[in-house]
Amino acid sequence: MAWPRVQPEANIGVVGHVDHGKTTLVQALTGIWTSKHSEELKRGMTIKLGYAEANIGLCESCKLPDGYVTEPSCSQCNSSEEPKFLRKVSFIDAPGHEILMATMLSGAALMDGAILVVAANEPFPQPQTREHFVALGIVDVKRLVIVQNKVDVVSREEAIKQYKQIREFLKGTWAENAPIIPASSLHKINIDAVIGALQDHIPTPERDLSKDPIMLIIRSFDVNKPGTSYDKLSGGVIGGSIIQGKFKVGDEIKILPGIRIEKPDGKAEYIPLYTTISSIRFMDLEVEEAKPGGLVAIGTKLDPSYVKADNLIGSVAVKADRDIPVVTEVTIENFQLLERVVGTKELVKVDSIRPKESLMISFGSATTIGVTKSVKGGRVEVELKRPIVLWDKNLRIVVSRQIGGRWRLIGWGIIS
Ligand SMILES: Nc1nc2c(ncn2[C@@H]2O[C@H](COP(=O)(O)OP(=O)(O)OP(=O)(O)O)[C@@H](O)[C@H]2O)c(=O)[nH]1
Ligand SMILES: [Mg+2]
Ligand SMILES: [Mg+2]
Ligand SMILES: [Zn+2]
Repeated sequence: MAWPRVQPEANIGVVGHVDHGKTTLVQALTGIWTSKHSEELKRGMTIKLGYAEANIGLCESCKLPDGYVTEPSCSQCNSSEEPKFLRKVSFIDAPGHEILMATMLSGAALMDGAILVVAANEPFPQPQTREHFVALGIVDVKRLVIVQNKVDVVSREEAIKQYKQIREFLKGTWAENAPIIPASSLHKINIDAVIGALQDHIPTPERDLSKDPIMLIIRSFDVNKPGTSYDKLSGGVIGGSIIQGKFKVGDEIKILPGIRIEKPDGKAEYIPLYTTISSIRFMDLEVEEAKPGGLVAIGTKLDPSYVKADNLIGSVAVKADRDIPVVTEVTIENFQLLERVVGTKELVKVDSIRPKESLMISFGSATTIGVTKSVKGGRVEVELKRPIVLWDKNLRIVVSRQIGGRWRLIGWGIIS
């Protein structure tokens, strides 16, 4: 019986230091090379969030973990029995380059769990290995699998030595029991054990489908070919992840904070975009209704010029009749400052937050500059350059500071 064509039900992030093999691992798992943009191909690095999906199945004629497959056939034992379909998942491939921490954080908002890729042939931990690990803890992505990648280029002793260092690093942290799977993504070695670890450690979370639907937007694009005649234009498309509830074709939605307009007095204002869902797709699968899990592309009746070149990144889509606060000032309660800056080679001490300081605020899939208005103990009031959408109560906000010309993670808090 052919495997079912369904939407992905869980989003798994793939994070870790630059060039440790995240994109190669996603390719080994899904057959898709996620870095598609010309700039990425030219520089051999991931710049935008990459995305790919994989079906996961289990060949019951094989012993575990050999039996985990991503195709409805088993090359291990060539049994005629079709492997059992288990679930479909999506991978969000984050950039590892230190200047792209904001992109990694906007992706982290969509992750149900993550793979931390560690290259076996480099000293452990590298700066973004540490910074991504800390970021996952802050945004509460607490289901982790570690892949010790590139074991094909180190000796067994070196791999075991680094394995012990990784175990030591995890000790006493939220990821103390995370599995560490040695693999070679390039030569597709031990990928079945990686899949087995995903099955055991990153289960599909319970979803409350009765809640009001919320979609965090991380892409937006105009799908019309240049020169398309007016009457043939397709509406703008928004890409992202539904974090609760369900959307269906025909729903009236609004996108917040919406688009920025300059008022006559020169001040900027954001106006919500109201539209109707005209289509819903997960890569090549068209559906009438979408639940949480996977990166969904929602076709709308919006003027395509509103969605050009990802300019709706960080926006939130909700039902049109919902009353959701959109704020330009926030009070961060219980602000926690990191001891040390974790994204630089040396672990420099983090100075406390000062009034009138410009910081980078990451919230959901949104990133904006914020200037501190007041700092009293663990309570920080921040004025935001771009409004954020408070889709729920007690949401986490991540704060970064410019250090050495780069935005570095320095702390987080809860929006009261
Ligand atoms: N020998 C070996 N090389 C690998 C392996 N995995 C990845 N590589 C190589 O490492 C380099 C970086 O791989 P990528 O997958 O682009 O790494 P990345 O983590 O996605 O890099 P960024 O997106 O720029 O952070 C490429 O030359 C890969 O071919 C592996 O398992 N073994
Ligand atoms: Mg690279
Ligand atoms: Mg990459
Ligand atoms: Zn088999």
